[in-house]
Amino acid sequence: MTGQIIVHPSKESLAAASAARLITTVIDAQAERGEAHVVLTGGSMGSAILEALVATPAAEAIAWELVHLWWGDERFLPENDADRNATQAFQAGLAQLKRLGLDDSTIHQMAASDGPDGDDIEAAAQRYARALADEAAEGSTVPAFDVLMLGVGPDAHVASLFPGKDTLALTDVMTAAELDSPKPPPQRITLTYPAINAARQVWFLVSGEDKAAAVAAATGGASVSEAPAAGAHGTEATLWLIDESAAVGLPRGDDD
Ligand SMILES: O=C(O)C(O)[C@@H](O)[C@H](O)[C@H](O)COP(=O)(O)O
Repeated sequence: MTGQIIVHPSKESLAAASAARLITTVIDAQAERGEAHVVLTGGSMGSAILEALVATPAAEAIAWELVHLWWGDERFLPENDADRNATQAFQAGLAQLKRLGLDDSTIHQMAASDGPDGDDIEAAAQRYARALADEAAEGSTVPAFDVLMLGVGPDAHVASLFPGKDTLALTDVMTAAELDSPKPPPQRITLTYPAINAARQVWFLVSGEDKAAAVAAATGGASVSEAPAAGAHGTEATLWLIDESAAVGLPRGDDD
């Protein structure tokens, strides 16, 4: 099952509509379960959705003190490095959300390369697995994330799961180190498929014609090894939230 494809007219409307969708999904999750767990993505769409979120007055309707934020992957760089996904997320909107009640204690960053494990990336990956387990329901190793967002690369990678890599085959660990990423920087920490696929909803956020082939492959039956996005899905919903330029490779009729 590839999921549902929803095409928006532009990157701006994609970001705004996805932010609105995130707000209502989090409000619904909190109504049902009290707290909510959201996994952020890095990359340009990760920033775009946070920028759109903080520009939406409805964001105030969320009980931010009961929101846990996680990352699907992180670039293994020093704290506050401008290329860290967390740094970019703070710049794009997390700093403002703290004024709405979001607390540092529930912003679960992956360790930096000058953090508690130093440059030991394997230890840093394991540290994140422990943080996930600490917030998981009894008997689970990760929270059942309410929403897990994923940007998609032109090679159809998601998080830091890249085509042809050994990390794609991991089934018994929730996090992994990638030491040789084709997208810089080379060292990254990533969630694995079993962690990603524990999410209730997985949302792919994709803009741009350079991603059109990746979208077509991942939704059109390509193997996970060729198109890692094909291996990610939610237990309740899998949504491809894309703009028209990212949809140009889809068969006619799929984007109605
Ligand atoms: O660290 C990262 O870069 C990512 O988390 C990565 O998986 C990203 O989401 C995609 O490469 C899409 O990135 P863009 O939206 O910038 O194309």
